[in-house]
Amino acid sequence: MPAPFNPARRLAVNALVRVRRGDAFAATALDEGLSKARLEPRDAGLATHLVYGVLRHHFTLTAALAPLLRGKTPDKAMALLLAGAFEKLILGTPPHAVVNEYVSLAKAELGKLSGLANAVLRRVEAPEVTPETEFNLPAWLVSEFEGGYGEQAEAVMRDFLTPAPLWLWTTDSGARALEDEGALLEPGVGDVLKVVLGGSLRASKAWREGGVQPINPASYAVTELLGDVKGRRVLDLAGGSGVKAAMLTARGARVTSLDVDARKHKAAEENFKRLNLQGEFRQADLRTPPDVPPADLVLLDAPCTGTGTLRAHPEIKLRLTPTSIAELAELQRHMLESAATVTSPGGTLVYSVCSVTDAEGPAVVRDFLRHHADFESVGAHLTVPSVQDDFGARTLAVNGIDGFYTAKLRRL
Ligand SMILES: C[S@@+](CC[C@H](N)C(=O)[O-])C[C@H]1O[C@@H](n2cnc3c(N)ncnc32)[C@H](O)[C@@H]1O
Repeated sequence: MPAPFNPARRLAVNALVRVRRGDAFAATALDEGLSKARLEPRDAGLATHLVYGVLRHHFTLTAALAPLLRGKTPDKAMALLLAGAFEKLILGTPPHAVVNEYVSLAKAELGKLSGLANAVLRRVEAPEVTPETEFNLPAWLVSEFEGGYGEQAEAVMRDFLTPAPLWLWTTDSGARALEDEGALLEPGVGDVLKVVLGGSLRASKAWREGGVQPINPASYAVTELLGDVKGRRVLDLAGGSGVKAAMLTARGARVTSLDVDARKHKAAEENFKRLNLQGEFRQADLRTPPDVPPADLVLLDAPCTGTGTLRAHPEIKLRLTPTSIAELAELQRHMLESAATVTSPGGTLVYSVCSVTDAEGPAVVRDFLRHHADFESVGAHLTVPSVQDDFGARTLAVNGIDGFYTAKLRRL
């Protein structure tokens, strides 16, 4: 009979195969795997930790494995070796336990390639330290972080290698329901708390009753730049699945949310229903000006590379190229032009991206202001720590906070 292994590791390896091939985001691959496997909470936690851990440390792990591999390693064998190497080199699991577990798993999953797991995982060791293996980013992206954060870049890049906390916006009754279920609530930023929860958030009473909404404090802080929104009309451009729209509506705004993707709006509508909120959702391609009346308060949370969210979405860095940054910057420019057309004179236009690259943030705003004498930057004073520049601010992405670039513009 083959030796047993923890099914969490099999689930993690299968999820990693999908994510590395580009077939699914980590969260989706894990959710789908976990919903079928029905693991104990502890094992579900291990599977999650392995998938995200491998993706966060991908550059170190591939550099460690490279000298031990010849030719093309099949996808599943590679995912298994990455998970084994992560446990041995990063988590510090005792080497004999790593080899036993992963060789048993390899016998079940890899057939005649199982000998590879034994040979490689016994020998794998930490690779030479280079900027790529130290920060687990391609060298060109290390330069982007250094450009954006200067002396604080190293702290940001290291923080991105740690697990993402669970940040939740809560109502008073939502916070009480979480505490009743044994959750630990730590102060976060404003209405967003850092929560340690034993079980699944979606299975909690607080979730079902609409008392909580996951959101990173940096993302919440962007919504606060619009000021007091109570009773006021807000255009939420590129509103997507409506997380920022929900936060604005909860503070009393009347939000019209526009996005090109109707599926995201369907998700937004369902989430609004859960939160007992009402909003208006319209489909629009914002590369051209939308057909809606102008508003005093406009938010453009533009599509971006997501380099400020690598802690929670480490798979992004596996595929990112300088070309994708340039393409998105071009789209952001067009969308900011469209946003300007629906900002009333005297009104406020907040631009934001969850990316730390210069091209998607300061450069977009700088170019816009150069061509728009009718707009001025009024400074982005955020409720989270941030680094200011001439046009806006970049949130300081440490202690679990995401990296956003945002600027608050006023139409003269
Ligand atoms: C950063 S996400 C928005 C997240 C959202 N504001 C929230 O807080 O949940 C960017 C959004 O831009 C949308 N988008 C991309 N291209 C677009 C286009 N040409 N016109 C309108 N929306 C677009 C995407 O569908 C995506 O939902």
